[in-house]
Amino acid sequence: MTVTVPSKINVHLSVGPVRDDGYHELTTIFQALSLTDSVTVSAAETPSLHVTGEGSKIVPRDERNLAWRAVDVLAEHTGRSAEELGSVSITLDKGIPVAGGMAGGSADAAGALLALATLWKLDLSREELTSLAAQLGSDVPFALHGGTALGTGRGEELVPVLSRHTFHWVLAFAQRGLSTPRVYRELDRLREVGDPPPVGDHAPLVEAMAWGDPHRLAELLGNDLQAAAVSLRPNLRRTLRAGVEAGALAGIVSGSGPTCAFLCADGDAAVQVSARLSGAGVCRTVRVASGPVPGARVVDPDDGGDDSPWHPSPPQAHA
Ligand SMILES: C[C@@](CO)(OP(=O)(O)O)[C@H](O)COP(=O)(O)OP(=O)(O)OC[C@H]1O[C@@H](n2ccc(N)nc2=O)[C@H](O)[C@@H]1O
Ligand SMILES: Nc1ncnc2c1ncn2[C@@H]1O[C@H](COP(=O)(O)OP(=O)(O)O)[C@@H](O)[C@H]1O
Repeated sequence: MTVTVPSKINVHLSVGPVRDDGYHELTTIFQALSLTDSVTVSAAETPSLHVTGEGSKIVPRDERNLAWRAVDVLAEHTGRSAEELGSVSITLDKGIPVAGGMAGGSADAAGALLALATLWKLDLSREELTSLAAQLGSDVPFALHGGTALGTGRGEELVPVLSRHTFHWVLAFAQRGLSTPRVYRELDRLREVGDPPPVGDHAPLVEAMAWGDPHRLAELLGNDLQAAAVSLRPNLRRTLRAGVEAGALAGIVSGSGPTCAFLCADGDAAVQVSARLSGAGVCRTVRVASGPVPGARVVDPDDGGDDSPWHPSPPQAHA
């Protein structure tokens, strides 16, 4: 049973004050991108977790792994032990950079939830899966959902956003990842000592999405965590500049970083920007991706299509 799951970028990320539970109140527009992880689960004699692909060496193989934790969360929800449901072997094939601000761990958690629910033939509603996803992390519901969505609360409350058009992105992966809690703490610190200008209202960006005009969208990209990520990794400034010099319409730090995402005019421009950026020596590696794409989906080995019992909403869903 294999599920593919998209990465995400936050085309708009407005971070509010810290709440009593330690999370920050967010208003964010997520977009799911064609850079994916795949999660394969199968019945096994003993439980195991294997990781291959991008950054696999540094991914935890134990209960710290979000895909592993998905097994326990799902078992607890059904009221049966993981042993009763049957031991599973999980394989993660990673395309999403680890600790890169593109929600790779969240993607694996969402993929594992859907794959296990399918393997164990659990008849779960979309609402049930989404609520289990939120227990695993703030970004996990969006990895199930996909498309383009407005996220509020700590990012887990989602409303689909109209986005009929495909946008083309170039992604610059950094040498080392950044810790999400550390970046949020750095933003709190910057706000105590100064006044980093906050991103504006998300309404104009939602409109630009609906129009499908990348030039308009480029002017409106904004991320409150960018100042914090750049403060912790000043060389991101060079990367952001290099992407625009390479021909991108605009660049932004993805989520808590350090991946930088560059919006391009079209698919051909993205290929050109990626080639130029690769030669600029400002990042570890460069990838081209497009969005929006659907959320977690079961891969049918016969036709590569979707035979999932749970169908996420299509990317062009309406607000
Ligand atoms: C910043 C964002 C933007 O989409 O993504 P990434 O850059 O990590 O991919 C998210 O807010 C990351 O979501 P996720 O990685 O699921 O975070 P969680 O596991 O729920 O929380 C990890 C830690 O991040 C901080 N956190 C997370 C979400 C939030 N709204 N406020 C926070 O302050 C808290 O310190 C929390 O303990
Ligand atoms: N399946 C997983 N894949 C990647 N990282 C994971 C996974 N499960 C847990 N982690 C941990 O989560 C941290 C954040 O990783 P990730 O979700 O890739 O990045 P981000 O939160 O920046 O989007 C990593 O440092 C890693 O230790």
